[in-house]
Order: sequence, then C-alpha cells, then structure tokens
Amino acid sequence: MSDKKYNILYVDDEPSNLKAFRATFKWDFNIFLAESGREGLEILKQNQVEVVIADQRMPEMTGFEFFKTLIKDFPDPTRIILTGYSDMGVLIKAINECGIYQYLTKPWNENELKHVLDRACENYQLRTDNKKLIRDLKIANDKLTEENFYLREEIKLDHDFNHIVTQSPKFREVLQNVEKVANTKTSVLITGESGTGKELLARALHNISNRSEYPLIKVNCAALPRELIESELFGHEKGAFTGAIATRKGKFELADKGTIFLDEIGEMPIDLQTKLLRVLQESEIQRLGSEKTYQIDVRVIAATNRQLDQAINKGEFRDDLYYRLNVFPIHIPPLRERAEDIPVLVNFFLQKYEPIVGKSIHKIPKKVLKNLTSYHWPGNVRELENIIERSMILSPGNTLKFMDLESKKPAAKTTENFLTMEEAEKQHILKALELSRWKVSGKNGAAELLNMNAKTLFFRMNKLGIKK
Ligand SMILES: Nc1ncnc2c1ncn2[C@@H]1O[C@H](COP(=O)(O)OP(=O)(O)OP(=O)(O)O)[C@@H](O)[C@H]1O
Repeated sequence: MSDKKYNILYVDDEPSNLKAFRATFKWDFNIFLAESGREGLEILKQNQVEVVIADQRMPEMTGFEFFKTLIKDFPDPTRIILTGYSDMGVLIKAINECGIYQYLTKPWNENELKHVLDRACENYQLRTDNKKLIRDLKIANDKLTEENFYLREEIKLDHDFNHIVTQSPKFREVLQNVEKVANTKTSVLITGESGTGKELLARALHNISNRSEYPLIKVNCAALPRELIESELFGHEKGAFTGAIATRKGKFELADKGTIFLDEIGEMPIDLQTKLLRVLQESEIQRLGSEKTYQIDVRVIAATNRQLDQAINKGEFRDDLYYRLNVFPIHIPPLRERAEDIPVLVNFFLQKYEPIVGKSIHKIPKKVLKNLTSYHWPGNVRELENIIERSMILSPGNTLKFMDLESKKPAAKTTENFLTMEEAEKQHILKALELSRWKVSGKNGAAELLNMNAKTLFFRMNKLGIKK
C-alpha cells in the first residue's frame, strides 16, 4: 500500500456502528459517515471517495438499493456490502447488479475489515491507474496513427516530382494518382485547360515509372503537318513516298519499351485515329511502304485541353479510341480552382527566372499577391509563369510589381459573362499577339511569350479564327 490516505464512506443506520468505525480506522483513512443512503449520496456529490462500505439492512434504502443508485452517478468507488444474510442468492444478485467488490458478514471484525478496506483501496488505485494507462495508450495510439497517416502521405509523394510545385490538396491527389498508375502499362489520358501542367505531369509519370530508363517520345498531334503524321508516328521505308530518301523509324518505334506522349490528341485527324487505335490494340506497327509488322512495347500517355466527349458528339473524335486512351483519366484542375498554389508557384518562378533575368526579387507586396490570387488565370500556370518573368524584367529594385495584372479584373464571382474556354484562349492569344506586336514565332514572338510551339500557335489561331 502507498502512504496515500484514502477517503472512505461508511453508511449504516446504527450510530454506534458508525462511531466504532471512526474510532477504529481514523488513523488509517479519511472517514465520511452517513446514517442513510440518501445522506451517503449527498456526501458523494461533494467529495471524492475511493471506497464505499454500506450496511444492507437499513430502513429507508437498503444497502443494495443504495449501491444500485450509486453505480449510475458514481461508478468509480470500490463497493463493499455489510450483510447479516447468509443467503448467497441475494448476495450474488447484488454482486452482479451493483458491482460489489466484497461482502462481509456482520458484525465486522476489525482485522478482517482493515484487510478488506486496504485491498479495496488498492483495487480502486489499480482501476484508476489502468484507466489512465488505457487513456494514455489510446492517445499514443491515435497520435501514432495520425503520424503514420502523414508519413504515408509523405511517402506517397516521396517520388521525384522535381519541378512540380503544389500546396493544393486537389493537385496532391492528382500526383497520388500519377504514382499509383506509374508502374503499370495502362494508358493514361491527362485532361486540363491549356497551361495547367499536362506535359509536366506526363514527363513526371514517365520519370517515376519503371520505363524511365527508356525514352519518352513526345508527339504534338496539333503541330504535325497532316501529310506527315503517319510517317512521323509509324515510320517509313525508303521510297515510300516522294522525299522518303531513307528508311526512318517512327515515334512509336523510337518509344519502344518507353512511353509515347501524344499531346493535343484531340487535334489528331480522324483517319489517323483509326490507325492509332489499331496500333494500341495490336501493339504492332507497320512502317509506311512496308508490309512487315514490328512488335512494340509502348506505354501511351495522351493529353488534351479539349472536351473529347463533345468532339465525339461532333464526330471529330472516335469514341472507341477515346475509351482506349481514357483507361486511367487524370484531370488537372485549373489554377483558379487551386489558388493556394499561386504563392508557391510565384516563389518557384521567381527563383527559376533569377539567373535568366539576372535579377533577384524577394519582396512581393501583399496587394500584388492578393491581385494574383483573385485573378482568373485563363492561361493557368503558363500565364503565371510568363507574367512573373515579364514582371521581373519590368519591376524596379527587388520588389515584384505587376504592371499589366493590376489592370486585370479579379475572377468573375458569377457565371454571368463567364468566358468559354475557347473565348478565353482566343483573348489570351490576342493579348499575347498585341504584346508581341503580332510577331508569332521567333524571339519575343507570341509563341515564346505563351511558351508554346509556334506551329501549335498557328494551328490554334487558325482554329479560333484569329487574324490580324
Ligand atoms: N505545378 C507546377 N509546378 C511548376 N511548374 C508548373 C506547374 N504546372 C505547370 N507548370 C509550368 O507551366 C508551364 C506549362 O505547363 P505544361 O506545358 O505542362 O502545360 P500543358 O497543360 O501541357 O499546356 P498545353 O495544354 O498548352 O500544352 C510549364 O513551363 C510548366 O513547367
């Protein structure tokens, strides 16, 4: 037993018993006395008591009844019953119903009662310690589970996602899916508005996959001249067509054992879609001008900013090819839906362009950051990247200022006047053309400003009916 002096409540309608109890045990315990169960309950309301001992035979409320009431409101104290009965049936019932720790027959014997009270106090202490232990263990366990959870999250994204910056849960989910699908041969279709990072993600997917030792071959389906696409993709034999002066491997053959990235797949001419579907189904290609077939082992990642279901409805895209490519769809949300990425991306681009622009910028006024986060970003991350680069050049000193962004309106709060993707793209290209004085390709041209291939830009301009 510890030196702690425990609190004991003794309930008995016989005052002489109470008196004797106090006299016998006052040195060993702190003693509370009550002449009835009702009085005992009052004492328990106001005091912390570790052991309750009660006489069974009391006029107002028997010992059993007292304990039955007590167990609801004060379940902690150890309960002892004093009884004159030798009826074991009643006792067992009491022990079961009232959680009696021990019964003693009356009249009590000092030594026996002292022994029982000591054990009852120990019992109380043990239960309390156990409860605390269980509580501590539960807290520790919860904490561990939580830590494991975060650890798992960390591990999940512990891949080489170099050059991909994000704080957004939505985008992290995208990265998690990329990790899940990476080591399979499953076709992946990456969708998302222009400039959201589809190519960046396709490259990351290849880099963390078990094909990373082999090439990633990119094909921009929008930029290829129509008459050359087939030979570009599948290769040609010498003399297959005028100008085919030598045999040439196509992109699929070059990507053997690796990955082929079919960018802007929505722009692929429909007749070629049929051929592509065959290649995907049969895993073999035939060079132009050859009867021979070549087995290839290529993983396909396709990307588009078009709504392919709409293209299917218009008859511009084959639905069977769509289903073949869309086995594992990955959608990248637009930047306006993950504003929490804007500050980290701004920082990332400030560092990226420091050596290029030859200027170090480390102050971003709050107002500028606020403008950046409320802007609608039709050109997504690419637009942000270009604006940062341009603003770094234009900003005096080491503070970032956004000359052209400040005049731009914050994101539309309602769907009224909401631009369609095509309109937004058109306006964005027009803006780039204005800034580049309608120079499309080459140094300081709109394509460079938009960080896109000049051929793709010409194609998009044509498609959107943009003319000077
Ligand atoms: N999360 C990101 N972290 C860092 N850079 C990013 C991120 N997302 C996009 N970028 C950058 O933004 C630019 C545009 O990305 P990318 O070319 O991958 O977009 P895209 O969706 O393929 O565009 P498009 O549809 O026009 O082909 C690139 O310079 C890319 O590195």
